[in-house]
Amino acid sequence: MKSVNVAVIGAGVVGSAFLQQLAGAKSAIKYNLIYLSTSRKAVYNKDYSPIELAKWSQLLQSTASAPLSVEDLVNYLRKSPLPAILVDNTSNETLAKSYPLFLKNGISVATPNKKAFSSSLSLWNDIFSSENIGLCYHEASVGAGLPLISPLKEMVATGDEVEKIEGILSGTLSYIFNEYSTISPNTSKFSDIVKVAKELGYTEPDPRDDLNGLDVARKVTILARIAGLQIESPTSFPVQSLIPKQLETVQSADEYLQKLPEFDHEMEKLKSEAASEGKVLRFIGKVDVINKKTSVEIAKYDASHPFASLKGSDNVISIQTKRYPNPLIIQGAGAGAEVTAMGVLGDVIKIAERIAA
Ligand SMILES: NC(=O)C1=CN([C@@H]2O[C@H](COP(=O)(O)OP(=O)(O)OC[C@H]3O[C@@H](n4cnc5c(N)ncnc54)[C@H](OP(=O)(O)O)[C@@H]3O)[C@@H](O)[C@H]2O)C=CC1
Ligand SMILES: N[C@@H](CC=O)C(=O)O
Ligand code: NA
Repeated sequence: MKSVNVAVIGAGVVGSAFLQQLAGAKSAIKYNLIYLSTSRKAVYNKDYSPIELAKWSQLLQSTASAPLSVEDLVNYLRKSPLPAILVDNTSNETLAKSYPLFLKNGISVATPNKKAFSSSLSLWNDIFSSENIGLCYHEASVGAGLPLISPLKEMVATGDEVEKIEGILSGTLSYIFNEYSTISPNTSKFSDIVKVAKELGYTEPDPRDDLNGLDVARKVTILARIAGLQIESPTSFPVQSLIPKQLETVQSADEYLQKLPEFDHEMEKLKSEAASEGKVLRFIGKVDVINKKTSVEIAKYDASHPFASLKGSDNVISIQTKRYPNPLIIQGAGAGAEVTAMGVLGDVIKIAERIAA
């Protein structure tokens, strides 16, 4: 049976669902977990013998080993007797910046971590350099498990020209506005809904990264780059933040969540203004390839608009191309443990089908 060795970093919301799905993967390839770490602990065997997947949580709890440094992990995986795949289930920027090192050393990468693909353009170019030996797949970095990155890359590779992409790209902000700004009036408080979105596992580890628009800006950057725009960074175009001015400088996510109720009236004002026009609020990302413009903003939509009747953490993305003048619409849950882990495992399987030995 063909096999690959898999190293997993991160066992939080997405990481733990990923490990559970990996244990039950229906694939003709065998997946050996040879390294698992969180920020402070690691489980691995120097002789590359596999870690028992069903016991990953107990093993991680009882281990006394610290994680390997990036350089040591590259060396460990480079010498792996089977082709190796690194699965980064963190949102760590330093690790993301080291992908080119893994890829140059023949180690493939599968990840939902947006940081690598939405930071500097030079990092993007290094990750997708034709000189790299490893493969890099990141379907879950936009729209969680929704098939978005893969079909978009295929459209471009086969000669289609993307003209416009727009939609609701944040599971967190979709959930928050679907609950808060509804067609029939409701008395929900913005701050309460933000807390629920975090509890449901939709937010980034720090929910301010969603509420300040940066998470959507990162997704817009990724989509725009695939569509052919040279976006320098996610802060190089207009991004509307939903963080009240007075909370921009608070130290921790906990302090932000604790003080947010004091500012509920600010969002209430926007919501009532929209309601008085028969509209609802939604948070939108736009890529206008023809005019080379990208933006992230809160917008008002008529009750009859499809965005107004969205449910749960659904994302909806419309892609207009030369071949699809009537836009292709992709819709479904865009955040949450299971659907994100599915996107990551799907990538691991695609990589394994190309490299397993
Ligand atoms: N949640 C979702 O719906 C979606 C998430 N994503 C992406 O998935 C990724 C993971 O998100 P999520 O699971 O929610 O985050 P969590 O905060 O739940 O989990 C993060 C995990 O990464 C570990 N970690 C953090 N930094 C390091 C490090 N430097 N070295 C080793 N381990 C580290 C943490 O360990 P410790 O506990 O020790 O800190 C924890 O196990 C993020 O990039 C996010 O953007 C993408 C799409 C949807
Ligand atoms: N925090 C993100 C998670 C997925 O990318 C979101 O809410 O969409
Ligand atoms: Na996706």
